[in-house]
Amino acid sequence: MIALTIAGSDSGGGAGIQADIKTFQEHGVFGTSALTALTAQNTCGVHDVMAVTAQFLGNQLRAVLEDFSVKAIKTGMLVNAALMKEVAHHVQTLQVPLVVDPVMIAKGGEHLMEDEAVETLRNVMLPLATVCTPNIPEAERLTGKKITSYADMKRAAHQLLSLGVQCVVMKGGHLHEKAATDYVFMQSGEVFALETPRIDTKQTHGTGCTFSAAVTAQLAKGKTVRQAIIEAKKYIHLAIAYPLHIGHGYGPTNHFAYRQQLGQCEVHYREY
Ligand SMILES: Nc1ncnc2c1ncn2[C@@H]1O[C@H](COP(=O)(O)OP(=O)(O)OP(=O)(O)O)[C@@H](O)[C@H]1O
Ligand SMILES: Cc1ncc(COP(=O)(O)O)c(N)n1
Repeated sequence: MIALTIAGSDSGGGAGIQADIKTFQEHGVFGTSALTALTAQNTCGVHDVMAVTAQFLGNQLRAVLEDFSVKAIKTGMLVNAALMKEVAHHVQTLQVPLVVDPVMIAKGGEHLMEDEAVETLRNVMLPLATVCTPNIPEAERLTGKKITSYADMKRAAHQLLSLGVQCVVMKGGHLHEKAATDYVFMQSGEVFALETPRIDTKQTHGTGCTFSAAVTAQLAKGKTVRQAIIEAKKYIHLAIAYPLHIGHGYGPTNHFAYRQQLGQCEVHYREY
């Protein structure tokens, strides 16, 4: 099984390409990558960003796609509209699931996507997505509306589904509720929630990248979208629950915890 991540490099290893490839590996999936940008980054923040050219991104995508039988693709930090259009050009004719994690701003507040690229993300990337995994601020930016309740979340999800996304996972990491609940809205009209206890921790650098990479790995293994999201929720919960305690800021999650069976994870499943 082979998966491809199209994202930025995190020199600190907790997010971006590094988180994605570690996550693929932990699921027994071979990881390939096309880099959109290099970041000089650690658990304390993003110090510098250098984007690649669209041409160079295209060359990486061609190199990977003409040689490997890629079974699922994910996108993370896409930086700007030109890189998004290049990605769309290469993936739009492929018959493989595409997970779009609409990365915009790092935990430390640094911008990982140009503001004006949001329209291209919405109108060019989202129509190609099998699964889109916005956190609340990203969903607000994509829809232009504030989200403070389940009703707001549902309205936003339907707005994204109307663009052609097959499945929207609204991640509740940023809602200050007692539980960490993600709400999943499918094109078919099915809605379900996945809930795990919220862990009180600062070790959350790269949670979004890690979760969406786990969904991608499961899809590469042939799982359904629903199964992939449920398994990914277990993976991210264990990665947050058994932190490595490295770095001086927002530490990375523990990508080994799931395979090493460091603990159990009950995901509470609720149909709507
Ligand atoms: N403290 C926590 N305890 C348990 N689960 C959490 C916690 N924080 C986030 N999660 C889960 O981790 C996954 C990623 O969610 P989150 O909202 O943090 O993504 P994100 O904001 O996109 O991450 P990032 O900031 O890395 O881009 C979701 O399944 C979410 O419910
Ligand atoms: C290269 C790259 N991609 C994505 C993130 C988002 O992760 P976080 O919000 O946890 O900082 C990041 N920091 N760096």
